[in-house]
Amino acid sequence: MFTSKLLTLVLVVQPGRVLLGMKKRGFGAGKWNGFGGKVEHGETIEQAARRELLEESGLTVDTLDKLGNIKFEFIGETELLDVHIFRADSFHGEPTESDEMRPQWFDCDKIPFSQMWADDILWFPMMFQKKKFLGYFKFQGHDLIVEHKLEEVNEV
Ligand SMILES: Cc1cc(-c2ccco2)c2oc(N)nc2c1
Repeated sequence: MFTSKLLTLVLVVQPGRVLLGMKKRGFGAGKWNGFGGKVEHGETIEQAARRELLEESGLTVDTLDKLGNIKFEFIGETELLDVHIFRADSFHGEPTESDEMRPQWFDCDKIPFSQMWADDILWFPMMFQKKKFLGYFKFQGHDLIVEHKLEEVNEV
């Protein structure tokens, strides 16, 4: 019997580069990632994505494109993480370090996948091509994928 936790993840993409944040504490600390977090009671997934992006990076966006949904299972744990992934191609503000994240731009051909979640190298190419996708990843610990599925879809 699994429960699931809704999470958001936003990738801000500009021609030739993507904004990532170094997670400074908590879940995923020490990894570069997009910006996101929990969906609170009373907010939509998109509202949560916008809130977490602002809190973690100082940025607001006009348009969020919903590109993916990945469910993560950790061996030995009964809570699935249900991550809703968005892309933004324009933004307002200046990337600003927060308590949670230290933002940095990366060239799309120099993404630090060795310092990111192991699933990223598999779905980032789809995100960059604006392909919609659904995925499932089973982790042993926080670094080893023991099983996964990833498919392009028409609707997320
Ligand atoms: C297990 C897991 C969780 C997340 C996450 C936490 C908050 C938002 O997403 C990931 O993000 C990425 N890129 N891989 C991830 C794996």
